[in-house]
Amino acid sequence: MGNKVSFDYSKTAGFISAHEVAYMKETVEQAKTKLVSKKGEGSDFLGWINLPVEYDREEFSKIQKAAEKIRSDSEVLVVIGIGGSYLGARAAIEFLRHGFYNNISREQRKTPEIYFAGNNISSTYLKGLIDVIGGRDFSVNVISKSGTTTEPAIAFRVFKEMLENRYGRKEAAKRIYATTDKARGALKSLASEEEYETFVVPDDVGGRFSVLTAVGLLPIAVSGADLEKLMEGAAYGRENALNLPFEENDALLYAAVRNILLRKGKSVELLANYEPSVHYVSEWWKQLYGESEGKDWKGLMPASVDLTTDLHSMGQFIQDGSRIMFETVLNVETPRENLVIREEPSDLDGLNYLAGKTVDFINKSAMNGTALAHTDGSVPNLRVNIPEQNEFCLGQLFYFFEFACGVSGYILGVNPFDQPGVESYKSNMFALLGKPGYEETHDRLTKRL
Ligand SMILES: O=P(O)(O)OC[C@H]1O[C@H](O)[C@H](O)[C@@H](O)[C@@H]1O
Repeated sequence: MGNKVSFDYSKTAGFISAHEVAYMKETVEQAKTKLVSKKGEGSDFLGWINLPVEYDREEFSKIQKAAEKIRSDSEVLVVIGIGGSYLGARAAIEFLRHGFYNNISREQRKTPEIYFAGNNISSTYLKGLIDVIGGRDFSVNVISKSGTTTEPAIAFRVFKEMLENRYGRKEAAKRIYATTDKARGALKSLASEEEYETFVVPDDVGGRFSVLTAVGLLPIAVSGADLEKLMEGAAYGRENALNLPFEENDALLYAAVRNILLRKGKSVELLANYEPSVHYVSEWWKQLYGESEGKDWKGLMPASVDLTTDLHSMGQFIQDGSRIMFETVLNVETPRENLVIREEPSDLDGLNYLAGKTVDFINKSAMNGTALAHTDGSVPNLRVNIPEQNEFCLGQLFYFFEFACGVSGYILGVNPFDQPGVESYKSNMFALLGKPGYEETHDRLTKRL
């Protein structure tokens, strides 16, 4: 199939022998069985495995309708959320839509501008966004599975007040869409009280695996992307991950290869892209792998670079610094746009040797040259080939990484579906803020500052 996302580790020959991958087969298949039989640690959070084929059709059409309403009555949509309630939607919108989505004209874009908030605690950022919205009509999609996360809750207070001041409480409520747990959490109570339209984050889908639920789908739909194709792509990724034999199963091979490299002493996986619009796929991937595997003092550290940009900043280190990493390149095979370099009569810039070549040909030459250089510098290079930046490929890509992540976590021997470490900063922050119930820690921590 010409639109299959695929994994290629053929360039790792100097670092991994064929028999090493074959030797991993049993371990990987055991991990896969543990995952799909739902008998492993964290098995209450495996709803994402069948989501592409079993998703709630009613919720899906409710999402499409809400998106239509937002498109018709809003110039701007503010999407409030953090972590798994933020990164998937942003990754998808940047990957699928115009590279300067918010800057092109409404006629060209046909959909509202989309901004993200609640993913930091910066008042400068909040005020900046308030200025950007100005007097224009806007709506808010507030997303929090737990309904209790501080960052989005703060941003929501600010934009809720702005909406209420502009439209009155009742009309404001019609512009607020809340995506949260079906029963629990402060956001759910608030939404019920104020009669916001709500969307459900299923109990058995953890935040970082929730991009194909309403969490990701509502903002993605507002941006004008095709949700059906996205789900079809994910379903195709699922078919491949569940059914292909080990030797042809890209998700399993990726899980195998990264664990082989970890066991050989690599401690960092660097996800590299050559398209700025893929940047947030890397951010999404970092949360997926970082929260799933980084525990019990184990795991590969997920990091990312945008190339060729970062070859001029991080390039030296990757080529020649501590040999702690391997690199996984996200390769968009056919770019959305492709400009041709023209011939110039004087050739003062010395670029005429490229006349008639496309910019993407130059980009791919940079990518191939870099892969060889990094390989020569002892950085094993893996590649994930993405035929095109469309919904079908993105659905596959999301599923490929999710499935590989579950399998990889079990190979590593951790529970890939919890994130206990995230709580430490939160309880310190609450204590320092003087949240009721944290009095004793407050005194202890204040002395240490
Ligand atoms: O959706 P929420 O409950 O607001 O959570 C948002 C994010 O923050 C938490 O601290 C978790 O570590 C993440 O896994 C989660 O995606």
